[in-house]
Amino acid sequence: MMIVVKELSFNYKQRKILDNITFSAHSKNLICVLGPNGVGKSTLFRCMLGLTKGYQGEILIEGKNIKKMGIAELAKKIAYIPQSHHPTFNFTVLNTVLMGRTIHLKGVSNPNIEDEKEALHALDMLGISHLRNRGYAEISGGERQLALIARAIVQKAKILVMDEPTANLDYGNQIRVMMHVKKLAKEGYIVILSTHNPEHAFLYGTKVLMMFNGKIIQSGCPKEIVTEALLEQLYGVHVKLEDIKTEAGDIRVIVPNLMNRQT
Ligand SMILES: Nc1ncnc2c1ncn2[C@@H]1O[C@H](COP(=O)(O)OP(=O)(O)OP(=O)(O)O)[C@@H](O)[C@H]1O
Repeated sequence: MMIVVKELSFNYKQRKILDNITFSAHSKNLICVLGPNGVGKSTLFRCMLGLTKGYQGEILIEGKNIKKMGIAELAKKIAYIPQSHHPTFNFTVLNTVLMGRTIHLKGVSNPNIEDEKEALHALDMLGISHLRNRGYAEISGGERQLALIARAIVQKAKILVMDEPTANLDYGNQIRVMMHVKKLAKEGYIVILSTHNPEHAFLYGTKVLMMFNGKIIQSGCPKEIVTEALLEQLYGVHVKLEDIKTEAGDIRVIVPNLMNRQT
C-alpha cells in the first residue's frame, strides 16, 4: 500500500492554505504531521480523504488518482478517525464499530454475522471487547477513541488518517491510544496523524512532516529532522532536546526553557 501526495496546493478564496505539498507514505509508516494552529493540517487531510476537491496537484493511492475513485472505493482504502467526541446517540460500542462495515454492505442490507465477527475481532485487537455491549456515550474518551479506531479497522482501509487523536485524552489514555496506533503501523497500516505534541514524533513516528505557512518545511526521520531551531520556528518557543536512557533505548524528550520570555 502506498499513498503519494504530489505538488498539492489549495486556496480558500484568495488565501493560499496548502502550498506545493509533496510526500509519500508506505505500509508500516506512522507519519506525524506537526505545525502550529491553522497551518493547514486538517485541510491536507480533507484533501486526502476526498472531502475537499478544488486543489491543484494529485493524490494517488496505489498509483490511482483519488479523483477517479468513487466514495466506496476510496473508503476501502483510506479511513478517517475523528477525535473522540460525546455522541448524540447512545449506540452500543459494537454497533458503533459495525458502522464501519456500511460501505461493504449490499444495498440496504443489515450487517450479518460475518460483519459482526469482523467488529468483534477489531474490538479484541484494541483490547476493548469487554465494552461491546456498553453504550458508546457511557465509556471514557480514551475508550471511545479506541472504538473509533476499531470502526476504521472494520472499514478495511489500510490508510488511517487521524486528526489529533490524543486531544481531549488524559495522560494515560494518550499513551495507551498511541501505543495501539504504533502497533497498527507495525502490522502494516499506514497511519498519518496530526499532533500538537512534537514528542509524539520521537516516541511513535517513523517519519515527521513539519508544516509552516502551508508548506512542508522539513520531512524525514524524527530524530534527524526535529531540531530545537525548527521547533522554535514552528511554535515560537525555546526548547531543549535531551536523550534519556531507558530499557527501550534512548528516548528523546523536549524540555521547554522556562527562563525564556517567549515560553
Ligand atoms: N471553510 C473554511 N473557509 C475558509 N477558511 C478556512 C476554512 N476552513 C479552514 N480555513 C482556514 O484554513 C487554514 C488552515 O486550517 P486547518 O484547519 O487546515 O489548520 P490546522 O493546521 O488543522 O489547524 P489546527 O491545528 O488549529 O487544527 C486556517 O487559516 C483556517 O482559518
